[in-house]
Amino acid sequence: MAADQEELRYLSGLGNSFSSEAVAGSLPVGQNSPLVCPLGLYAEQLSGTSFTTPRASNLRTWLYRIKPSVTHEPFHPLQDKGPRLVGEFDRATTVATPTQLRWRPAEVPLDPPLDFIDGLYTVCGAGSSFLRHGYAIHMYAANKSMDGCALCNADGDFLIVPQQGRLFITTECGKMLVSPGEIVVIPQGFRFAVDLPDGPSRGYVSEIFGSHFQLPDLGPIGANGLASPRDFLSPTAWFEQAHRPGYTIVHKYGGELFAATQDFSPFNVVAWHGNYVPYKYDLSRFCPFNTVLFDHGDPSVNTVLTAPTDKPGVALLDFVIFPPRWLVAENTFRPPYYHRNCMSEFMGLIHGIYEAKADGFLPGGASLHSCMTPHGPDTKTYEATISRGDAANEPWRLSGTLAFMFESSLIPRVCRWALDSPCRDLDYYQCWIGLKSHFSSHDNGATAREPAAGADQKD
Ligand SMILES: O=C(O)Cc1cc(O)ccc1O
Ligand SMILES: [Fe+2]
Repeated sequence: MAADQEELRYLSGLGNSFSSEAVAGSLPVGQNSPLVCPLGLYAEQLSGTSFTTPRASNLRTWLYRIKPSVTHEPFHPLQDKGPRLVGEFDRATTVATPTQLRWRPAEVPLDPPLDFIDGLYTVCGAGSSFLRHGYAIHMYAANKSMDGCALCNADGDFLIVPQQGRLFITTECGKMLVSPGEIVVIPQGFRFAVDLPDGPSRGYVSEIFGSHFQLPDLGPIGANGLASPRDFLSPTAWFEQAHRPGYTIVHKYGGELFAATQDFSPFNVVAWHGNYVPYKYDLSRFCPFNTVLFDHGDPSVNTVLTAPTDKPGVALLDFVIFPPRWLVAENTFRPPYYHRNCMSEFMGLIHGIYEAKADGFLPGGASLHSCMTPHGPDTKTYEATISRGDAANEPWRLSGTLAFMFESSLIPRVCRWALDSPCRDLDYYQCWIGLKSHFSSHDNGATAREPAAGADQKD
């Protein structure tokens, strides 16, 4: 059966303590480390937080497997995979630039064969995986399934946003099929393999060092809204017992790749239990909240997941989406406002047109507006918006679009290849140069907020 035709079962909920058995009776009852585990399995704990992290945020899973992960030949550096990936962002590896950056989408090459590991490139990031504080933003363009190898990212959690092509991901906890419009989180340390059922595929990845994603607090919104915990899906236990001579574990460690061989599949976990698990989420399940009278709200209201720092309200990385929704504000400039932000904003587009950019920001492309770098709607969007007249007050459904932002409090440094890339839009600044002065010292009163024509005036 083709990988993507398999019937997959998922466990629903984010932050739950799950348990899953591929064979009935394979999970020890009442303890984690029996002298001999059921069915002769080995017990192995995967810790995603320090042992002593407070209970509310402590993450770990117990894996019951045919052979333990340690059963492999020594690691050796994978030189031929080159310095495409960065785990420490400093002057030696990357460049500082406040310039507004934008990239056109890269075509996925059909040749040479590139799997998810070969096709993964760091675009920018900050901090250090070694110091457990920072993040990296990568993009991938791959044309073949991983074969006889698995990736283990020792550096951080991957949040993967497929833009073209589904990802069929086998993990130590089981299998997941992830389509464009969905996201998947593979936490630090999990071994996983990516198959491409649709062939050429591309997308975006944010990686966080030293923190994990969680749902944002809802504050005055209340107990419901935005992303709901039950819409996050984790895999169920699945294993293979095959003898696999020369199977390679590619280990990303400090941004560098190492390889070790073993003679069996790492997907040999017959049962597991715990709260440290991979999960996926369908972005169409997001329940947006928005302005219902006037003004453009801040994009934080569209946060799907946040990775916190120690400072309350200051994210290491927020994953924010701009989904289809109704725009109903009165006397309001509805696209994003012009702004400068102490946070840095990397954006991608999954499909459609982004509300702030009439041209030039394309599905599979990207933009980066770093700390305090001015940005906002392009000239065409501004002029079209202010010339809508009375129609500007009509309810308007923003449809067929899905953009997202990785927003961080740490200032990114950019990889040299990304600055020199043929996909870089060197004329990006031009999209604002045409913004002209509409200033007139004789105010015509147009700034007063008035109820929309036909609206109930009793209030
Ligand atoms: O810059 C952007 O396009 C992202 C963004 C969107 C929005 O609605 C408000 C602020 C913001 O930074
Ligand atoms: Fe912005």
